[in-house]
Amino acid sequence: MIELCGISVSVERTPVLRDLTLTVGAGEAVGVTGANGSGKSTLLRLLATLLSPAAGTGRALGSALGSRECERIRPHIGLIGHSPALYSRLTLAENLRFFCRLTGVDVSAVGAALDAVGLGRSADRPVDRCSQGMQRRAELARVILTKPTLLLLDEPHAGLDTGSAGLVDAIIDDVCERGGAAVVVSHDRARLDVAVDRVLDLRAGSLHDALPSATVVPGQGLR
Ligand SMILES: Nc1ncnc2c1ncn2[C@@H]1O[C@H](COP(=O)(O)OP(=O)(O)OP(=O)(O)O)[C@@H](O)[C@H]1O
Repeated sequence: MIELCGISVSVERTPVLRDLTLTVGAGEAVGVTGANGSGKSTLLRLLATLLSPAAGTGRALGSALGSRECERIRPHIGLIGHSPALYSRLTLAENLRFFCRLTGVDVSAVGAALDAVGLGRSADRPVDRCSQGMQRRAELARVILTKPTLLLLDEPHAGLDTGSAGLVDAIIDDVCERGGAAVVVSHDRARLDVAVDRVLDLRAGSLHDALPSATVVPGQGLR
């Protein structure tokens, strides 16, 4: 699904990713943690084919990153970034019908997708009158509808209530069960440990195995 070898990416001429290597197989969900500014969102943008590598070789869903082959895989990539990618003047249902038409999905599935994320009663509400959490859930509905093969999530649990956070995990599981893959960026290590198969730490521009989560033993502090 993903194969990155010796990848470097610069943003505004500043090197962000350096000699980065990553392999993600079919059915696998990988979590990425790292300090603010370490390059996690940049890595997702690279995988979403929105940035090109300055050096190294990378493939996603079989296409070479930074090449024209990427046009072929874009419909199969689902990205939920920091800010909701929704048209603020359109209603939730209008937004989802728009994405369905872009990706060739039957628009009659929109109602069920909104129900699945608990937004069935808000279908006709314009996005600019929805809370941030509702907008996040609408993005999850978009992913439910478009069924991406490669799912890229940036802080997907942020701003969601406990029930909706479980939805994120279910969507990741669905992608993996269909033979796809997911890369999930999060500062919430406890949630990541539940949602993904392994966690990597982005440090000094490249990925390293993350240390096991710290466990607190009463009376003994951190172990
Ligand atoms: N538009 C931009 N112009 C210049 N530098 C940028 C731009 N966008 C990002 N950067 C720089 O690229 C680096 C990586 O940013 P990125 O957003 O990928 O980090 P991150 O690990 O996702 O951070 P956070 O945890 O805060 O979301 C940062 O040092 C940031 O300052």
